[in-house]
Amino acid sequence: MSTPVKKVPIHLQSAQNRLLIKNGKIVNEDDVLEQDVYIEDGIIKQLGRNLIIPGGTRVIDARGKLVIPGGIDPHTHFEFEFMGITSVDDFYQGTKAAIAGGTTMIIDFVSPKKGESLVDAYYTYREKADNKVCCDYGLHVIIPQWHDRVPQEMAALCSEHGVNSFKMFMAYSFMLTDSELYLAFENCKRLGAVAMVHAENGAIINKNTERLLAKGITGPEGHELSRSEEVEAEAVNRACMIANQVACPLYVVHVMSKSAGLALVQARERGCRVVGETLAAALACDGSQCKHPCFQHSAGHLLSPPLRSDPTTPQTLMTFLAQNDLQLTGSDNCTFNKTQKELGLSDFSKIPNGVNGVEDRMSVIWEKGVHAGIIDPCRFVAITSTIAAKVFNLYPRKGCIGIGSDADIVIWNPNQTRTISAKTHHHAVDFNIFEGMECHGVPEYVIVNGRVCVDEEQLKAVEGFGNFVETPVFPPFIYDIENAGKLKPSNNGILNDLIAEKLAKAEIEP
Ligand SMILES: C[C@@H](CNC(N)=O)C(=O)O
Ligand SMILES: [Zn+2]
Ligand SMILES: [Zn+2]
Ligand SMILES: [Zn+2]
Repeated sequence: MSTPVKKVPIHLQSAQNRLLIKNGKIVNEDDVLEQDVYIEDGIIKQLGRNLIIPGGTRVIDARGKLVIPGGIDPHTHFEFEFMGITSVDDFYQGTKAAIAGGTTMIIDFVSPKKGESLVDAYYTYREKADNKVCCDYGLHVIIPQWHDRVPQEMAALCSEHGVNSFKMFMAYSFMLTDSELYLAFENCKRLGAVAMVHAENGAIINKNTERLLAKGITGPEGHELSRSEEVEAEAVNRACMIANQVACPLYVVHVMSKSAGLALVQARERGCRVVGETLAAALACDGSQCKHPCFQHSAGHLLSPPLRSDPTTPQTLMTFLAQNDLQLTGSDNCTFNKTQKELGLSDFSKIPNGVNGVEDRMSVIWEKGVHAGIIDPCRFVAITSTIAAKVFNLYPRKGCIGIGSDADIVIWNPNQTRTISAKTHHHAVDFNIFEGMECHGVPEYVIVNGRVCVDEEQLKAVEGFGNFVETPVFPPFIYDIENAGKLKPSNNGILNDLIAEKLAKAEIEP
């Protein structure tokens, strides 16, 4: 597999060539080091104190700050054609917002139309993204239907186009049947690809939606009513069971509820190899937002699976992350403006599903996790960067501060706060689900492939500076037996007791 040639324009090369980060505290997923970082040509070349460096090197003093791997967001939908419209954050604006918040790589989803070749759709996405992205990016591919050409198209994407992950849906108009999921997982296993699943029971959602609309429940509050926690949890359990039948490791995207988290843990305890992702939205917001009298507010918080009405859900999901019951976080950034959301003004099933998160994920998780005392900085790095790099076989090139790694680095001020608002965010969308939220944890510098793209909190992202990054098949974290053991929960106790204990410790009412 050829590593992409960096296409840094000549006028940019000297500006990003040499950089020294001094006096900071390096935080990786597994250790904290009081060392300086020397960067040249976009790569980390030296770590240590009193480094010998060439003249003309820019020096950044990181005293009192943390030096962390740039965030990796494994779940975005930029320029996503969905429900007849296109999400408003494109690959330029979306990656610019990502960098502003401390994320230096995203992985988006190629969304083929039914009947379209997966490979053709991949090329369409490459043409959309390559000249717009401000940071490196990868691509998953959605399988919207199953037919006999799909296996060879999956094989071509893995062997010739640097794709190692496929997403199957169990809901929406492009859901697969159980036997189609079986075939999809079987092929992922054969290829050494990461099988990703949107786990909700689509058939039940459709029946519930019909019934709710017939009873005149048309507002956004109908959304969660149509797809309760057990409708998600049942699908998580079923997806794990089907994948286990063909010994295929599974990645469950956007785990949004306690029930789904518990279903995933119980599947793992039965021997299923499963990785769980949750979202910044689920870690900071709950379903009460979708009952807000203002339509823009309630529809603005609408995504699937929905934010849950149980107010202990955000802390419980953070505790699942602390206990390694869930492994990583994404944003599922899929943004639609007020006018687009109003397509569902008289019918909640027509409200385009999706929320923001790619800019605010890092600060939200620092606030709700580290500042709240539920996770430590090392675990923060793991769930926002390192584990995504390992799952998609990018580690240690990405996801750590190490010699030879890409210089995707954030100088993080844990004590500074910022208040999130649509008035100041860098998204194209006119709404922010975290509006007004004050977060500890601010990126003061964000370095993308060695280039300072946030400089003393000033955003200097460069359109087209990012590269497509191939993700190789057979990631050891997922496919090596000994590594898979790490997916077992870090505890074997009764989960609820542990949750209660953690919540008590973090002074949170259960
Ligand atoms: C369609 C896409 C984004 N929208 C959402 N999660 O509601 C997804 O399901 O991940
Ligand atoms: Zn989904
Ligand atoms: Zn409002
Ligand atoms: Zn998504």
